[in-house]
Amino acid sequence: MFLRSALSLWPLARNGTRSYSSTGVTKLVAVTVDDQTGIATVNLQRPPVNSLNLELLTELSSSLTDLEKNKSRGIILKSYSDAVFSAGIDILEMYKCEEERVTLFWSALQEVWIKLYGHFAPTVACINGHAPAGGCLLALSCEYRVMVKEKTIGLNETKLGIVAPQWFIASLVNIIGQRQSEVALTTGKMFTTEEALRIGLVDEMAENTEDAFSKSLEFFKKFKNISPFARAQTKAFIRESTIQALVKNREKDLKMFINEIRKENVQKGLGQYLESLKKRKVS
Ligand SMILES: CC/C=C\C/C=C\C/C=C\CC/C=C/CC(=O)SCCNC(=O)CCNC(=O)[C@H](O)C(C)(C)COP(=O)(O)OP(=O)(O)OC[C@H]1O[C@@H](n2cnc3c(N)ncnc32)[C@H](O)[C@@H]1OP(=O)(O)O
Repeated sequence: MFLRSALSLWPLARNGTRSYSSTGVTKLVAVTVDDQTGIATVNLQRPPVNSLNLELLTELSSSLTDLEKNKSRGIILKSYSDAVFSAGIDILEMYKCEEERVTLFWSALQEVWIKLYGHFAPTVACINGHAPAGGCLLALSCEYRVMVKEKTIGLNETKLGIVAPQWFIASLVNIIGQRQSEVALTTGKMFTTEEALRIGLVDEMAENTEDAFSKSLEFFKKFKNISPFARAQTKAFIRESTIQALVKNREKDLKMFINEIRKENVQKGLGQYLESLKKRKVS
């Protein structure tokens, strides 16, 4: 009953889903809520590679707030593209960046992580494409990961000459443990889907996006006979210390980020990395 009235805030589409956009105009993040199940699909749609810039993160953040307010039954996070889930942080947000914008940018990333990692309802990452660095972080924030075969995922920051912040690291450690995380992070390892499945970085492998989406939907059925309150509170207890570690240190984390990316060698490395991405395309 409550769910129905909450969902009535979303305009009903012909196919039984409600489309919703945080800004009134669907742009970088499209949310549809299934009218029967109450499960929201959050589709990242910033071509070509869903790199995370301020605008995408701001939209994602307000979509998550709205889903929280509207008591969604669950979230499936996916990409509009079958090639890339998210290429991680848009390098242009870190390369030759203005202080004001980079402050807003990093704060938005912190906000998205806090909201997604702590979302009360079940969350699934339907990883239907490559998920390096920040893309991997989004997937790690969810409770369950289904990944399409022959893609790659990982926190590859060291390969860019940068250090993954503590909350990125904690998100990985909480899933694959300290030993595997240390090896993966220090080497900037990108795992194939098959490797990720083997070490528990992802929970299921899928043939393609459609299969990944249907496997993602299956996950919610695990909670059919579980009290939503007991489920949500248990999740909150398990995740609380990881979230609080950032919440209490947001300012310090922001300063560390700005300080780190402003270093001359880091700027040089980011410039070279951008160049190498462009060259890779040509060859
Ligand atoms: C002492 C320190 C203490 C504490 C630490 C504190 C702070 C830490 C500081 C910093 C931490 C910052 C954390 C960063 C995390 C990140 O997310 S960094 C981003 C990492 N991302 C990547 O490495 C991915 C790079 N991209 C790819 O590998 C491929 O593009 C991908 C496999 C995703 C897709 O391949 P494909 O489909 O072939 O596409 P293209 O490669 O052709 O790319 C299409 C165009 O998109 C551009 N592009 C790709 N990725 C990005 C990106 N991340 N940002 C910006 N632009 C990107 C690419 O150049 C192409 O552009 P073009 O069409 O040529 O113009």
